[in-house]
Amino acid sequence: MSLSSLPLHWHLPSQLHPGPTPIERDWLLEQGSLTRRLQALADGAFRVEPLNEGWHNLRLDEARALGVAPGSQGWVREVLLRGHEQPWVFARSVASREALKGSGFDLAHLGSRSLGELLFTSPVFQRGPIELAHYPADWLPSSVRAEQLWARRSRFARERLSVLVCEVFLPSLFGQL
Ligand SMILES: C=C(O[C@@H]1C=C(C(=O)O)C=C[C@H]1O)C(=O)O
Repeated sequence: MSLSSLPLHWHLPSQLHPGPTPIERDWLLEQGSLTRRLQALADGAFRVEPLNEGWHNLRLDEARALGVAPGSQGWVREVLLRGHEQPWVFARSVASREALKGSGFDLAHLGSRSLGELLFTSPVFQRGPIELAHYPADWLPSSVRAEQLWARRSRFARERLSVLVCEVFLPSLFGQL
């Protein structure tokens, strides 16, 4: 079974005991734009570094979260969010090809602009519950690969379009706090 078909299980924060530390929870459960919070922490020395973008078969947990058939195609955007050039967050955001078609949501041409600029401006997306998991190290870029890193995901929905955003918090962020 390839890693991408692993059924990664996500949990609501209340289902995790002992779960993340208080400092980790403060970031994992941030309800506002993560970009804005990281920009403030970096005092502006913040950037979005696109790593991989393109049409791919969605992972099983992604397809389930987006309500599409396993193996459906979607646009995948993987980035590093850097503060003072340190990799603070790895993010993987996906949307199904079907839902993107005709949505006018230009996920594919964001480049180094933050996805948050689209999701946290009008017309506003509705954000679903935040779920947590330990992110498989093999799914991380080799430059930031580590075991047992906490990740969160939530679904942003507007009309027929849903964007599933997954953010993995890297050691250099917590080392900065
Ligand atoms: C959803 C947001 O957008 C951030 C920016 C991302 C990107 O540019 O790909 C991905 C995940 C988020 O951390 C946010 O700012 O909260």
